[in-house]
Amino acid sequence: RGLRIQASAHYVPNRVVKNAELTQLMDTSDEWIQTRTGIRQRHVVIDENTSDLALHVATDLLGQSGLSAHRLDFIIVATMSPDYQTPSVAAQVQGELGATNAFAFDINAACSGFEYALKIANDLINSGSQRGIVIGAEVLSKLVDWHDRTTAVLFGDGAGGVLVEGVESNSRVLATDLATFGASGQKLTAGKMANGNAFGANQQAQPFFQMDGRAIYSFAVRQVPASIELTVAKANLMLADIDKFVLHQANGRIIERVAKGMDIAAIKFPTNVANYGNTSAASVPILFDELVKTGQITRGDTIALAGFGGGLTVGTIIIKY
Ligand SMILES: O=C(O)C1CCN(c2ccc(-c3cc(CO)ccc3Cl)cn2)CC1
Repeated sequence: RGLRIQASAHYVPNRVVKNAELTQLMDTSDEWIQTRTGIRQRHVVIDENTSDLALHVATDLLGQSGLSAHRLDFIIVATMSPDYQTPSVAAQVQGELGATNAFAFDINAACSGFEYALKIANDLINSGSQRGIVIGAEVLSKLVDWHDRTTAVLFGDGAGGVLVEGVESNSRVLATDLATFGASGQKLTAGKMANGNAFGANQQAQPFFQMDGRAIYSFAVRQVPASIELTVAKANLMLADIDKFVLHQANGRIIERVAKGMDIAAIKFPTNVANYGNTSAASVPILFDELVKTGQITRGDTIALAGFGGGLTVGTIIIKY
């Protein structure tokens, strides 16, 4: 008995912003963005927020499975961009679905959030929960300074997720590796609230992304292969046993660097960063769902999901789909 992914879904807001449109807001170019990041466009919200994106995914998952919301035991949303501090996005989704038997909570591991959440779901199922929904959902466009060309060109909005269930089958989580490097956390920050109160306090709000791009780049190129290789070893597998590597879609060149560094063909590292930009915790489930829906991932495949970014964090999960 193990965790089986019963359905997958994704949702992005309708408003597409192509690179050329950004050149009207800041000093950048389509050519620079494409060559340095692989991004051609991103989706941004107009009147939706993170819980709306997550609810679309949850509703789609229930629709695909034919299950009533009452059958859900838990709802976990990985996000660094919730509508509120409280209620959580997961609680908002639980309320809108009427999933009255589900406990619901958000987790924040930034771009590794979906892997952290899926590992937690696996532990819940291995300790008695039967069924739940795991979603990565982000509206990063509210955390971006749209005049800062070093960050504004990188990020987008979106959500993706899976319905998981404990069943007797070959589908299961084979191994995981979650790692955090908090001492380097200041390399990538966003959404700092002021600490003011009636008695003083002096920290200013810092709402927008600030990133030491070079530091994150070298962190990823080093720690992502290390995490994948550790998880493959934990699963008693070889790298060649992995059919697809579904990596956080932060930057096309970083994914190329990781694949090359591991001496693995680029075909095993599919990308869709061109279409969505970096959607943090949503990027892996969005890509995973696209690969399933287009038949590039099929039942019986061995898949490695790997997230990396804010925290700093890394998270790898190997699943037999
Ligand atoms: O080429 C250049 O000058 C620049 C060099 C720096 N770049 C970067 C650097 C880091 C990231 C990134 C971000 C996150 C946050 O979710 C997570 C993971 C990563 Cl690897 C994305 N792009 C852009 C092009």
